[in-house]
Amino acid sequence: MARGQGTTLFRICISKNNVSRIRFLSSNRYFHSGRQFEKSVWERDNSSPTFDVPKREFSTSLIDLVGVHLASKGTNFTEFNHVNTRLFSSSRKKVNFVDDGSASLSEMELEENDSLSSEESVDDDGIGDNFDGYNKNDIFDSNMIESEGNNDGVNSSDSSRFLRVSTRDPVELYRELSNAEKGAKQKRSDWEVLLEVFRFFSNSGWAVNQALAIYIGRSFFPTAVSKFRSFFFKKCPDEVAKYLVWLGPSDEAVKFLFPIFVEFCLEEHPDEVKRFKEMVDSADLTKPHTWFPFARAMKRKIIYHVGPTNSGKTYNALQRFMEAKKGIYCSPLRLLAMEVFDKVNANGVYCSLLTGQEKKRVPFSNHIACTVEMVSADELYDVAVIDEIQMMGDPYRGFAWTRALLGVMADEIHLCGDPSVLDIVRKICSETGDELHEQHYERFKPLVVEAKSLLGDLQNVRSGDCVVAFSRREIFEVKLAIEKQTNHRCCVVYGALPPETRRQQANLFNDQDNEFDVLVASDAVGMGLNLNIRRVVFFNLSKYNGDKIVPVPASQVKQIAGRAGRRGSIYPDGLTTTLHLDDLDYLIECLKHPFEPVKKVGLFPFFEQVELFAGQFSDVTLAQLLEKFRENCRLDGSYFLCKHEHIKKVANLLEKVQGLSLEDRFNFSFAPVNIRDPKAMYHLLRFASSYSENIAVSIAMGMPKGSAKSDAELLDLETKHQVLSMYLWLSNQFRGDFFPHVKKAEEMAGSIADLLGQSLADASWKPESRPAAKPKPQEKKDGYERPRSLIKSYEK
Ligand SMILES: Nc1ncnc2c1ncn2[C@@H]1O[C@H](COP(=O)(O)OP(=O)(O)OP(=O)(O)O)[C@@H](O)[C@H]1O
Repeated sequence: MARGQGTTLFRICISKNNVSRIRFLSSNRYFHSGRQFEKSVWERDNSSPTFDVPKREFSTSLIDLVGVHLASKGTNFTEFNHVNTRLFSSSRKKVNFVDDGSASLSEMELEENDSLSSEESVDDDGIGDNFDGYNKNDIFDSNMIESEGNNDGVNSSDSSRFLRVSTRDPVELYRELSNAEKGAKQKRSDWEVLLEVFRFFSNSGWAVNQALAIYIGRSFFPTAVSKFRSFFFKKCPDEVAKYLVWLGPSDEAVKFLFPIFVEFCLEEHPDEVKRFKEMVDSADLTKPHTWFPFARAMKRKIIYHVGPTNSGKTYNALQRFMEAKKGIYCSPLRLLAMEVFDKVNANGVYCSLLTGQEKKRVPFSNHIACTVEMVSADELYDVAVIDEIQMMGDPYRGFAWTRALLGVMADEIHLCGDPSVLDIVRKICSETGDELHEQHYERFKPLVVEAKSLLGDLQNVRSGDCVVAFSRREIFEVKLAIEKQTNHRCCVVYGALPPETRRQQANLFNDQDNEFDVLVASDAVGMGLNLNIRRVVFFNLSKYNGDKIVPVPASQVKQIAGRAGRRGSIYPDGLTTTLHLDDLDYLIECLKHPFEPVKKVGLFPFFEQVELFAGQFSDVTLAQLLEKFRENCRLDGSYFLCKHEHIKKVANLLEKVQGLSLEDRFNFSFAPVNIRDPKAMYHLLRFASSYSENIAVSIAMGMPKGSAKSDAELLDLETKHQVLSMYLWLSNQFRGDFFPHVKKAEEMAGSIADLLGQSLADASWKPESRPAAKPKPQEKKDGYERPRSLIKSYEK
């Protein structure tokens, strides 16, 4: 298959066996038909400006060009489906484009048209009050006295003239303007009103959005308006000017001018329009379900197990998984993939394990437990399970769930999760043609809130409690305090710990025959671990979101609180409360809060899409490319582009490395690295440098001598494990011969995970922060960062 066949072409990259590696090539015609464009909404999520083109509300001569009959003049454009088929071949003016996507006229044209004298102002809208080589005196008649006319007073001859102007076909009107030798002179006051009208036009969000529909980009829009204004003032007949003056700076004026503006741009700036169209087309993420033609060729049955935590969703889905001849389980975490791998094998069903870091092939296995990013879209399965499906809405990783749902080839797909993405899954199924069944669940036993709280005193902690805090520092402070003030010993779970260590800590906590009977954990406890928790106590209910301290979202509070009480454990009844009475209202509020429907789910371009887009530019870094992609990508209304600041950060770091292909850079940028850990970043840089020089990548890191005796040593162990984990991840992404020390890395990682476990059991030091860690969020008192009441900020 080759490009340019006028149809979407796919090939699946067999060497890299996962959904994220599906290759696709698309012809513009397929992806960008006018019809599709009409229905789709160009959008961005909150982090990016809106790119919203609901429908066209104007007509242009394009309609004549493509032979679509226009029933009424100057009216609605919504029936017009073929705007993209216009040819953009004629080039009347030489336009140079700068890399940032804005257009600049060549110097000669600037002299001719755009130069502003020193007295001339440029307004906020970027449009000066003077026009291209045009003398004010030509457009207003200084001899006319102000009182001669009254803008507000409209006599009957005016109104019939205005009616005539307002109903004119904008195409004809544009032609007339274009052919006119000279426009009518205007008196000064009218001229000033006209300036205001154009300023209003330039600042109109509606016009900016509508302009996008004919591929006039935001960056070019002000220039285009400026040129249009000059053109208009040079050519404008008196009655049109008068009509505009009468309308004044208003939406009506904008709507009147817009179709004429469109004609002007298409005639005068076809190159700019074409260039922007090509750029937008190459950043097209609309209709993602069409990226997976093999899955689309199937009639899949989708069973959505909808319910809160501890309601048996995953259990039931896994039963079907184990009964199937061939199945895949897609997990949000390595930890959970490992749990399922162990559990399924223990039940006598051979199952392999596949995560970014490890491939454990069990002989004769037809089942696989993998992390969601690794799900294969080129294998046929009888049953697939996608766990925690609500993570489709995750701002960073959501795209992996979206791809899995759209792309996995299984006759039966079980989705497990809360109801927040139910509506969107329904919508997706109606697009894909899959058959959707919903199974609703309730918690086995209701979760009970303890109204008393711990009254701010950690001495009230009891056996079987899990105290949840949202930073590493707080976790260690709480552990230290509990162990000092009570006879309890604490296990610890937080995100930066390797899955093996988290499991080891969970086992220590679950085991009733030791002194470790309290768990202190971060939100990492919310998923993946089998824990015997009697009561979840929130140390606080705010957390740092990478930017500022925010209340923990209700859905997350529910997920974490829901870990208390587990069917089959020694604590089947679950309790939850807060350390401080102040936070209790917020907790109750969260638990009562219905699951909010997620409106949009995540997407991220495949490398091939980024590569296609890269063809529009020369000399941009990967980070700049991703930023441009973000600015220009087109998405359907149900999708957002996942956040990727961390990827850009890594990409920027790797700019120092010469000789990496764009694909290598792209893949390296996805490496699992803590971007706030300079040591880990240093090692990633080193790995990439060796790789780019065709040198086998060494681990170059010694084994620690023993378990950590201080927080700094613990941090060092965490970093070391992360570096090894990164090495293993890279060895699965790139050719194995570049990463010859996989075995050694695995052994070292295993030993460090054990050391971390030992260190945590003994940890009794004050926590330190990593360099460049987050600013201290709250006032300190009694050695703790005290939670503030969140109910108010929640209400806000
Ligand atoms: N029918 C059953 N028989 C025996 N045990 C069950 C059954 N259903 C669920 N369980 C057990 O109940 C616990 C909770 O079930 P499960 O993990 O499926 O819940 P869930 O709704 O998926 O919650 P979460 O999202 O927290 O995992 C598990 O320990 C599971 O083994």
